[in-house]
Amino acid sequence: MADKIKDAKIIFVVGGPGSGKGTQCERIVAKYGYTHLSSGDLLRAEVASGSDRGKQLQAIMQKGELVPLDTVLDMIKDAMIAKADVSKGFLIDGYPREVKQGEEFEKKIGKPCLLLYVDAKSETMIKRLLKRGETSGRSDDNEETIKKRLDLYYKATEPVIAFYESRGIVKKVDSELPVDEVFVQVSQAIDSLKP
Ligand SMILES: Nc1nc2c(ncn2[C@@H]2O[C@H](COP(=O)(O)OP(=O)(O)OP(=O)(O)O)[C@@H](O)[C@H]2O)c(=O)[nH]1
Ligand SMILES: O=c1ccn([C@@H]2O[C@H](COP(=O)(O)OP(=O)(O)O)[C@@H](O)[C@H]2O)c(=O)[nH]1
Ligand SMILES: [Mg+2]
Repeated sequence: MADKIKDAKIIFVVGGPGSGKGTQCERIVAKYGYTHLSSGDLLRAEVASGSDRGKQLQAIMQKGELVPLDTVLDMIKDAMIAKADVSKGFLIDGYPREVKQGEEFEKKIGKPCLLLYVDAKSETMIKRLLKRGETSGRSDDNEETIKKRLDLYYKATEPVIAFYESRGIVKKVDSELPVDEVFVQVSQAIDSLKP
């Protein structure tokens, strides 16, 4: 499996809750045909299945905490294997959440060629999530859990960006702008990748 995935591009998409990761990933899929894997969506699919594991995950996510590292990594890995034959690139959205997750990913799967850092102010993220919460049905899109997700983002996930900065693969996009303008920056970052 490592062989099959070796030639595909791996892009980490990192940013705070509600920064617009999923929105930009949708655009990337439409333009570049990459495979979009959102760690949060994979977890929510497990919850929706109603399995025992799903029930445990639901409790953790409802509190805005992180599920155990191996659980998420196994899900991502399985999803990547399933697409390995057809995919030219993988967007790993909402992962790594902490430096250790990135290190484990590289050990088990491969190295990212780009970390797309989707940056927005915390007030902006809160506003977007509360708005999304009106219709999303996501049990974590409420004021209390949003605050916890933000705290954890600044504490655990921002260090991930610094870690990959030192490797020179971080491209930051300004997600305060309208979606189309953010996507111009995203496209530049992807176009600058070596084939
Ligand atoms: N104005 C504006 N709104 C945006 C932009 N990007 C996303 N949104 C809105 O903000 C909300 C959150 O966007 P998502 O793409 O779901 O954010 P995310 O980073 O995937 O969030 P999580 O799944 O919570 O990690 C959505 O309701 C989007 O419509 C943007 O560039 N500008
Ligand atoms: O690698 C991951 C990704 C997600 N989550 C959990 O899933 C929730 C939703 O994640 P998502 O990326 O969808 O949304 P975000 O919290 O970034 O707004 C998080 O709060 C965590 O509880 C996790 O534990 N590990
Ligand atoms: Mg998302």
